[in-house]
Amino acid sequence: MLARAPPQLCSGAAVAGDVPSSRRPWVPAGGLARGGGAGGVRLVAARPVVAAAAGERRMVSPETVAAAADSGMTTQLANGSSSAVAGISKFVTSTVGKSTNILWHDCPIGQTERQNLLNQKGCVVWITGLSGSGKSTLACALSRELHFRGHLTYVLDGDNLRHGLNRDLSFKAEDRAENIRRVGEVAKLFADAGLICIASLISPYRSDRSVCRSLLPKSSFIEVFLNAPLEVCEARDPKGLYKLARAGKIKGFTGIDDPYEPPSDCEIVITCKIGDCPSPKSMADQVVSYLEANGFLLD
Ligand SMILES: Nc1ncnc2c1ncn2[C@@H]1O[C@H](COP(=O)(O)OS(=O)(=O)O)[C@@H](OP(=O)(O)O)[C@H]1O
Ligand SMILES: Nc1ncnc2c1ncn2[C@@H]1O[C@H](COP(=O)(O)OP(=O)(O)O)[C@@H](O)[C@H]1O
Repeated sequence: MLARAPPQLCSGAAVAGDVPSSRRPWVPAGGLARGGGAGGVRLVAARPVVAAAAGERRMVSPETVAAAADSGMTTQLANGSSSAVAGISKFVTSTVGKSTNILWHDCPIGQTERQNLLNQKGCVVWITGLSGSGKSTLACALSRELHFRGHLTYVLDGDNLRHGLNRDLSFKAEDRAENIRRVGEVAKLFADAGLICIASLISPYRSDRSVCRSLLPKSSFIEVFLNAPLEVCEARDPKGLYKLARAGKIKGFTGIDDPYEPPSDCEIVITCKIGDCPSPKSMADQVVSYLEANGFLLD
């Protein structure tokens, strides 16, 4: 429990005592250097990797720089205008995609602290399967189950996200890839926030799903294949889309005239046969058991 109001973390008013030591490997032995910001104290790296951009100083941890190097980002070391802080002579900027001269800014309260607050480990449960296989049903049943056990979840549903964030995307392969990429990035943020993020999208291509997997630490991406055969999904056809696709009124419908690549090595398979499907609750229980067994749910 916090004994006092949390610090103004990203506005430059962090206080040493508020920062858990587990997150302070880069604080110098001599303590914190006073920054030139709006009257606050800023953390400064012991082996400084600090930026001075537009009069604002920011810092990144050595781990972040190492991670950036691993991820293939282009980083630039330059002599910066950092004379306000003794011993700081370098800063790092990066080029990521079309973004040039950008810099990662770490906050002292991180995933570990948020997870401790929530008594759970942030992760992404990624549900893939044909339209009508039961992805949304499972996502909601799982969210409900976890909620009533006191765990914080958030559902990212493909259909729903196409009403907003992804409204500019079609169902062409490259737009589906961009759809999955964006949702993967959002899911990663939710997991970093400490939530159990449940993403439910057709995500028909193995390569797109594997891009999302690669965004997360090993074991925090839990791929669930809702293995319901086309016959079952088509018989359900709750939105009448299969009928339209069969009539040629929807082109490029997954399973009809567009591909679906089943996972070859996912964490959980839920199998639904003709006339024999597990109930939504029992599908959710299967995933909850996995989360429990793998240490994502703490008491
Ligand atoms: N051409 C085509 N193919 C597949 N699905 C279609 C298509 N057109 C519209 N829909 C509706 O869009 C929902 C799937 O959106 P997703 O974002 O999950 O799709 S994808 O992951 O980008 O493939 C999907 O929802 P679910 O039935 O919940 O899967 C459909 O309702
Ligand atoms: N386990 C299940 N048993 C029986 N019916 C199910 C089950 N899961 C989903 N359904 C039904 O199948 C239809 C499609 O489910 P939905 O969750 O919308 O699939 P998706 O999100 O994959 O398109 C819905 O009418 C839903 O009530």
